[in-house]
Amino acid sequence: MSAASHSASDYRERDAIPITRALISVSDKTGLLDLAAALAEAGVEIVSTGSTASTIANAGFPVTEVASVTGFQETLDGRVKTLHPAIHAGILADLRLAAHEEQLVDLGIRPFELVVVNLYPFVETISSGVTGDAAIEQIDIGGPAMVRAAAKNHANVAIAVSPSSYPQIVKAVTLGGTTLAQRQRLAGEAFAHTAAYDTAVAEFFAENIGVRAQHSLAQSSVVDGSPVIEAPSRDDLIDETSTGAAEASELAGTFTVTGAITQVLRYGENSHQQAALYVSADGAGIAQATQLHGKEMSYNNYTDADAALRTAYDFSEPAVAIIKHAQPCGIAVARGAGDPIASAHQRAHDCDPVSAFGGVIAANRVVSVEMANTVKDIFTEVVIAPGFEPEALEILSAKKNIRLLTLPEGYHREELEYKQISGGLLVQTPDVFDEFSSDGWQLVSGEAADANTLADLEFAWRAVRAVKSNAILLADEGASVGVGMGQVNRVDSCRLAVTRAGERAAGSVAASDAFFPFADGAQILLDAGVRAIVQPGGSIRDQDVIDAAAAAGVTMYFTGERHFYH
Ligand SMILES: NC(=O)c1ncn([C@@H]2O[C@H](COP(=O)(O)O)[C@@H](O)[C@H]2O)c1NC=O
Repeated sequence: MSAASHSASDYRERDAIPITRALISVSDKTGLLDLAAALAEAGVEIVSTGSTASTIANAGFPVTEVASVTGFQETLDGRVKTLHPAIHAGILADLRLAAHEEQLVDLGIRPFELVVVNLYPFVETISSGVTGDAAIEQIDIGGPAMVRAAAKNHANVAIAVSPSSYPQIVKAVTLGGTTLAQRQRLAGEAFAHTAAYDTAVAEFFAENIGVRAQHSLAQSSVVDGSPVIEAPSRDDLIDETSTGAAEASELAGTFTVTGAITQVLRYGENSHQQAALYVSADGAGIAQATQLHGKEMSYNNYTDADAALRTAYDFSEPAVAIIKHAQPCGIAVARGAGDPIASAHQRAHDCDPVSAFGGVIAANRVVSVEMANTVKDIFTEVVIAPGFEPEALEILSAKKNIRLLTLPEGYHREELEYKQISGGLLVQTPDVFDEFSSDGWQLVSGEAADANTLADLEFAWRAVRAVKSNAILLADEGASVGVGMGQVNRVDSCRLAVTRAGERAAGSVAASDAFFPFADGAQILLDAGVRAIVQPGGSIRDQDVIDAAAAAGVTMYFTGERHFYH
């Protein structure tokens, strides 16, 4: 039978609904007995599953076992307990309809006005390292079925999925019932809850069973801490006639983004915009960082700190990135015999001290006392690192406004990145070097680089990926010395990089995130005296660019791979 349609006049109005019968099946027993006490006091019949029923009974409150309602013992290790018409008809009957009311009477089934369910602790289980069948067993089936049924039938039933909702239920019991508005709100929370639950399950499958990207997307509504998103099926949307990359892609299904709200931010990018931080259950990034000191993180602090981390952690040797407005003011790795992270910071700062004022600093090593002593004299918004030496923390904490954060263990880039566009999301794998090596580079002009120059070119090629396109980065001795970013033509980016580098341009190496469409941009670098250039190549005018480099006697490599960053 398909979904029935009734005319509007068939529906009787129901707003306040007194609670006479409640179904309770909870894995987390927090607050259960207070709720049971209030329901028992009000004479509400409580119907309950296995250990929920025994917890209530042991506390001395009357309870009816689900099995005595269904006439069917819980079976298959609890895989089937509430999955029975005597339960689900009691939840789903729409008593605004006389027909449903009559059918329930005929079937001898009593309706529920309240359903209280929380689900098997799937996320907690997998977070503790459990995998395989033990993890699968924690996928709740009967619970979500009841939650969704009650939420669908919110015209007649109140659904509570979290102990934080119990106080309002208790209040409603004493005030004569739940209101429609209240049941609608609870239903929204319930669907958010099951959506987040299924997302966690899908991500588990992606990570452990190799089924990638079962994510869903849609407009997020914030309900009880979880933004929930539903999307049309990919099958409805995908162009089956498309060929090539789409068919080879591991991306499929629906893309779901869920996160629990952990912080309402003071404002968004600007003071008239609302903003909040939502955290993924299994994330290990800036959203999970621990703040040790300073004012609350702002929206812009988060985006800059994320960009800074992405950059610093792109290097295996001690490295520091200083970011402003998501763009690098300086990137450097350690050099010399001194304290490595202090060296990396000093050299990153020296790239552009003017822009580093008010910047966000990420270090991929513990912040040392020596680094702290330098940073303390520079106005800095945020320092984020895997840790701080105790004395370094003390030194920096003397500055009232600086925010100091440590990264969670196991910090890593997301497996998939996404960007919201109107009406949808774009999803991609991140731009990472699986096995970075200059071995495959093609020498197209000048002498093969010596070891020192090659190391600088490799550094520049890695670092330029943190610069928004069109990106030109000049580097020397493992430190950026001039960055040209975000220009709408490559010539201006070259000018900017050279201007910022000043005298340091001469003798530096240059990296370009994409090919030079004409020789003019490259010529600016050559005129400034760069000693080598690395770029993807691939322009129809590559030969003009090669000729310009050759005429200047400058080494140039093609990598064959572009690194746009927008
Ligand atoms: N299979 C079922 O029919 C079923 N019905 C309810 N549950 C879950 O069982 C848990 C409660 O069980 P107990 O009361 O035995 O602790 C709840 O988390 C509930 O979501 C079920 N379990 C899972 O699928």
